[in-house]
Amino acid sequence: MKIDLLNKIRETNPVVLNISNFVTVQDVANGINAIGASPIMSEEISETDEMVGISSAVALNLGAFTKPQVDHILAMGKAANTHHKPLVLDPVAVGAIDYRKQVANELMNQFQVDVIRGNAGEIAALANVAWDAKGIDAGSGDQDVVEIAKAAANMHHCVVILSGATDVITDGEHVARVFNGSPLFQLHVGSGDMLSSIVAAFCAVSDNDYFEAAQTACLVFAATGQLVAGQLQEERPGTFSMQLMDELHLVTVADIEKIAQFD
Ligand SMILES: Nc1ncnc2c1ncn2[C@@H]1O[C@H](COP(=O)(O)OP(=O)(O)O)[C@@H](O)[C@H]1O
Ligand SMILES: Cc1ncsc1CCOP(=O)(O)O
Ligand SMILES: [Mg+2]
Repeated sequence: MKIDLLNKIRETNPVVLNISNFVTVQDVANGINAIGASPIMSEEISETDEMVGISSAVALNLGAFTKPQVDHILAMGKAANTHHKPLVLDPVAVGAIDYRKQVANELMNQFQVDVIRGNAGEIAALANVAWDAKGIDAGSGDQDVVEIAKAAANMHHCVVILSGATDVITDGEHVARVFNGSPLFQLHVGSGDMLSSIVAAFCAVSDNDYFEAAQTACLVFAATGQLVAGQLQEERPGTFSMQLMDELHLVTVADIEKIAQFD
């Protein structure tokens, strides 16, 4: 695990381009900014090529898209491939809404993503594994999450992050797990979206090792939330989200190393 990729983000301040959703866009922009990268969002298809050209990584979030936005997302994904920029996909709620799963699969047939980051319900859907997903949340299921993540990675030929109490990261063959985190993440809508775009920031400085970038991003994000939760006397979702933003800015490689739990 190369935790010092965090320092590389802060030294190089890479531009991370996002198709975000209207629910969590501000959290995503500030999360990227706090960790030391530079966010930019886009809603106009005409600027796609130029936008991708100036960016070091692209994150596509399927949180709340309209038909015209699907065209934009498609153009972004294709441009990321053409410009050889790392591409991250967050397939929000594809486990709960068939239409979304159909769109996600159609998109992935037309461009190659480098990393998919979703919860168990979302990754199970993309691996065609039966799972009881619940809206934007993971829901429940009894299949092995490592096997689900590996199946999704092999089907889509990319790194997959299946996040949750334990984050599973796999390229279809190698598997890493991150055990850090806090249940408070689940009380803040946008935790997953922030993670996906922070994964893109790590990809931007990873010299194309997206498995390592994904692993490190999961550790840094989950451990930072754990540090914040440890300072709270009771469950305070609002305080958690505010202090998470502060801590993403302040946290050091040494802080993370002290509490890191992964294999
Ligand atoms: N029960 C939990 N315990 C510890 N960490 C968690 C828990 N649930 C989610 N996380 C963390 O929350 C972050 C967002 O992941 P997740 O909740 O799976 O995404 P989403 O919001 O898309 O469902 C990740 O860093 C993950 O490790
Ligand atoms: C509530 C909601 N509805 C559509 S997108 C969205 C936000 C999802 O955010 P996250 O998956 O990070 O919790
Ligand atoms: Mg999500």
